[in-house]
Amino acid sequence: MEKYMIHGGHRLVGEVEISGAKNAAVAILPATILCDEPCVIENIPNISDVSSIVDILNEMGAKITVINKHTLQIDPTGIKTPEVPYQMARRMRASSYFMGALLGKFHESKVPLPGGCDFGVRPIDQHLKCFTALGATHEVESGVVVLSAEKLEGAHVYFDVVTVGATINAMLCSVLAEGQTIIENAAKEPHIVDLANFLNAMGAEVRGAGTDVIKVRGVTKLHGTVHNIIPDQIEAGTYMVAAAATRGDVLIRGVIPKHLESITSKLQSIGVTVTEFDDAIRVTGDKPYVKTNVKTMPHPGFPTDMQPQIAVLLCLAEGTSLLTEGVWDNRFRYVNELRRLGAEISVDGRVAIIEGPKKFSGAPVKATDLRAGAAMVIAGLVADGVTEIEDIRHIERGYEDIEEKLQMLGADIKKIVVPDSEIAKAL
Ligand SMILES: CC(=O)N[C@H]1[C@@H](OP(=O)(O)OP(=O)(O)OC[C@H]2O[C@@H](n3ccc(=O)[nH]c3=O)[C@H](O)[C@@H]2O)O[C@H](CO)[C@@H](O)[C@@H]1O
Ligand SMILES: C=C(OP(=O)(O)O)C(=O)O
Repeated sequence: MEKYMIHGGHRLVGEVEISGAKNAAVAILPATILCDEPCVIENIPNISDVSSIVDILNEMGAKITVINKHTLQIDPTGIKTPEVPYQMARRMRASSYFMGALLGKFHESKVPLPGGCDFGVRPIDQHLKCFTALGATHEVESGVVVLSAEKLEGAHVYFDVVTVGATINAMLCSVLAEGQTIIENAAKEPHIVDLANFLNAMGAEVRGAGTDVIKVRGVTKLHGTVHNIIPDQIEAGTYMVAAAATRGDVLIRGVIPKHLESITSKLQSIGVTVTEFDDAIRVTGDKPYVKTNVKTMPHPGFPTDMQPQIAVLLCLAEGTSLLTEGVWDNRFRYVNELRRLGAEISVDGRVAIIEGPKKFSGAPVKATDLRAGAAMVIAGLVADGVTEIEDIRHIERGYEDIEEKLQMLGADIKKIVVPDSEIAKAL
């Protein structure tokens, strides 16, 4: 088993370069299936969710050529079976994007119900609503979603909730459909816009991405292109909070400051100094921090994927802060772990009541999911003494080279391998 061991108490100082966005990459890579030619995708983050998507493409018959650490050429023309194996799909939630891409291209797909972080129920009824509107039938057989359509015809789809996943699947299954699809109450996240830009670069006609109405006029085929993935809004936000929490001074480079506005604004309310540049953002923790209420919401609201990280910062702020989760039923499972480090947080349904300021002291903790794991890392950087974080596979789903990037900023973090024999002795 691998763990992170952190000796806390060092300010983060220096510069960090942000990788490509996980949540864009995991949609854009399956989207290459829709194309009749190879595509080159640049700025792909080197994380395990991407490896899982690439493994699935490879298994289905796509030819993947590694151009460099962050660039792949994907030739989907060899894909023969529109089926995703169970063991591969269960590793992550983004495997559901194969439903839209395979259905759009082959008019059929067999994709197991997705895995991913556990925040309570992660339904796909809105995805199915959209596939059905375009003419597909669906059945769930032994945990596998089987979709098929004689043909796909554009339709008017109104989502009952704002959903990133179903908005992406709606775009994927409609770009090659006959006629126009109108997606209403669409999600507006930066990765939705990035996917639309990629589809359009292949010759699709997607208009309105980034607003709540997306119109897709179906085309008959898509051609190869080169696409550069946007920077990761959440990775950037995580380093912003880490810099603030350690009272550091960090220049976060290679970002789109506009994508970070909701995070910047909350950090400023807390008392953090944030300075924006064209493609960088500087975070300095030089003032007292004060209680601030935060509610997560679909974009352009404060992202749910920053909720555990901001919780750590609110523990360091003077006063009582309310942190409300507006997207998921159960995204506070990490709170018990944070309490082990000294946090005083009570949870009532979707609201966490955070008392501060608290001093953290190091302890063994677990990464209960991806962003919860990032929060444990930030808390460990602040804590006195040693924090050991287990289950770091969750963190590695979404953060490229996190130890190296933090070490460059002056953190004392290293990955340690605990032999299985020692784990057995401890049990
Ligand atoms: C709008 C939003 O903030 N989306 C986040 C969501 O995306 P992700 O795509 O995983 O989830 P959705 O955006 O689809 O889900 C948002 C909400 O819609 C509900 N829902 C979704 C699909 C469906 O068919 N039926 C349904 O009821 C979900 O239960 C949830 O309450 O989680 C990801 C992981 O944390 C984040 O990266 C996304 O930013
Ligand atoms: C939880 C996340 O990802 P996923 O939806 O892939 O589980 C995330 O990006 O924070």
